Amino acid sequence: MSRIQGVMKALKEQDRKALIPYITAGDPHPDVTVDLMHTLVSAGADIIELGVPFSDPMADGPVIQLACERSLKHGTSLRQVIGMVKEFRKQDDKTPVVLMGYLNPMEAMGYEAFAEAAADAGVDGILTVDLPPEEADDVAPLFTSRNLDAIFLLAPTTIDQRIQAIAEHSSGYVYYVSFKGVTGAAKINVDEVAAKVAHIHEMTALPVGVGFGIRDAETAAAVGRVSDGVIVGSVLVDTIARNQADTEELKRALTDLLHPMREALDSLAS
Ligand SMILES: O=P(O)(O)OC[C@@H](O)[C@@H](O)c1c[nH]c2ccccc12
Repeated sequence: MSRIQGVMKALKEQDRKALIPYITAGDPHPDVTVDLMHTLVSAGADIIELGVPFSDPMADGPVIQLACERSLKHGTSLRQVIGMVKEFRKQDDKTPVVLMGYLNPMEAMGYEAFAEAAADAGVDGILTVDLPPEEADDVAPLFTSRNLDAIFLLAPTTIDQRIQAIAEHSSGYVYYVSFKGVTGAAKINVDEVAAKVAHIHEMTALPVGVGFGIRDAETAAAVGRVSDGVIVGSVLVDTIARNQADTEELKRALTDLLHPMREALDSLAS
């Protein structure tokens, strides 16, 4: 069983929901990412989604676009990001790390070399934003054969046939994007999400995590109630942007955001 599968199973047995924060690797500076990852765990993260900075992040809104720019300004490379996970693993061998990224850097490194290096560093899952399911046939097995879970996005517009195909290539969990748009927007409709996640649950036994538009503990709990976990990105990344100068202050600010979400999610458990 993979680390992600282990965490998801344990949460389910406890009737708890996964809290999955996202940060962009190398933001605000490559030297602080590992420290921030540990901070997220202390504040209640079950899984970390670590973004690989990319120059043209089409699925991202301005907040994460700027995070990519801040990171790339320091020359953060995919190999360096993998190195950060290796560093993180020296002190934490429990918390799963999902690398989230666009195909271009992975393709440039070579999918096989990338999969090999990621697995070796202690990465647990790969979320490729722009990998069409048609191509997943070739790429996903490179990940899964190394015990890396392949995580794919499902959107409100994804038709059943495609949900089926994507679920078949997925492991660990599937990521339901709560609305059509880019990261960081605030237009989540919990009733719609509930209906869609219920439908996805009928089609696959995989846990369903929901992301896009979750900015506070109340929304996290509302979405957690109807899913298996929540992914929270832009509100954290925005906090990074506003506290770049002082790492200790930044860690406090991230904790102040994430910890109430943890508590709100745990208050759902009977
Ligand atoms: O930023 P939001 O609205 O909180 O959504 C999570 C999201 O940031 C994270 O999962 C993510 C960052 N970049 C992405 C690109 C595509 C899908 C998901 C993502």
